[in-house]
Amino acid sequence: MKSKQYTLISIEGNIGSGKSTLLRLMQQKYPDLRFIAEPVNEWQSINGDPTLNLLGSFYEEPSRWAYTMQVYAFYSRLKHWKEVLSDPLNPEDRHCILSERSIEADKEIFAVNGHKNGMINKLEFALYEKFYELALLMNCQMIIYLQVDPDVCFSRMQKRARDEEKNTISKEYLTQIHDRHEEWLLRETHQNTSILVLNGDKEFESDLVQQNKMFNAIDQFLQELL
Ligand SMILES: Nc1ncnc2c1ncn2[C@@H]1O[C@H](COP(=O)(O)OP(=O)(O)OP(=O)(O)O)[C@@H](O)[C@H]1O
Repeated sequence: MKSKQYTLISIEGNIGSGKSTLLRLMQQKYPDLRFIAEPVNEWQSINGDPTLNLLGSFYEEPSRWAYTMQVYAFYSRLKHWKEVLSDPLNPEDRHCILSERSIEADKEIFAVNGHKNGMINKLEFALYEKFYELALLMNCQMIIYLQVDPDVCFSRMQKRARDEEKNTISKEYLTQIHDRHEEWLLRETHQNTSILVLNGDKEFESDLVQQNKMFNAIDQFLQELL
């Protein structure tokens, strides 16, 4: 499904690390890139019905819903990506698509974590891997990893207070998700994928000095590779 005319870039990082903020700032700075937001709204209300809240169900009863959550995350992300990839780019636009998280992250972070801590059993994980094999062609060529201390993520997450996460996500869970990111993105072998690690511990939404530092690194990363 990946067409040679596109470079796929994803922004990765823990829950509450600031990915959506970075994506929004990048949208302003690079209007010639195409963007894919994360389909969180769809997970919060299946078919637009807020009583069918899969994200909420997952956090309330993880062992019951972890596998279902992964299957639906896979479906909804693939659907969005397919739509964007099949829509022709303007010739004057950069042939580059930037996404908040990726199918690979769903697997390497959430499916692997759920399996490691027993929320996804061996049979479910084997089934999930079958789906995942179908999407291998959609791996990103470039990844921007927003690396943030889990304690900082925890306080940012509490500030934004998304209903489903308020009393369900512990520091321990954020530390697990952090560890999965480190294992995945800092390991030595990454064939055909370039990774930029950006430290996002300091607030960067309103701090222009911090923002400029980050954008210098991003500019260089994009220029070297696109
Ligand atoms: N594959 C998945 N399986 C389970 N939960 C997921 C998956 N992908 C995302 N989530 C959950 O969806 C919610 C939104 O995810 P995510 O961390 O990507 O965005 P965010 O919290 O808005 O990030 P940021 O604060 O960095 O912008 C979080 O509660 C996250 O744990």
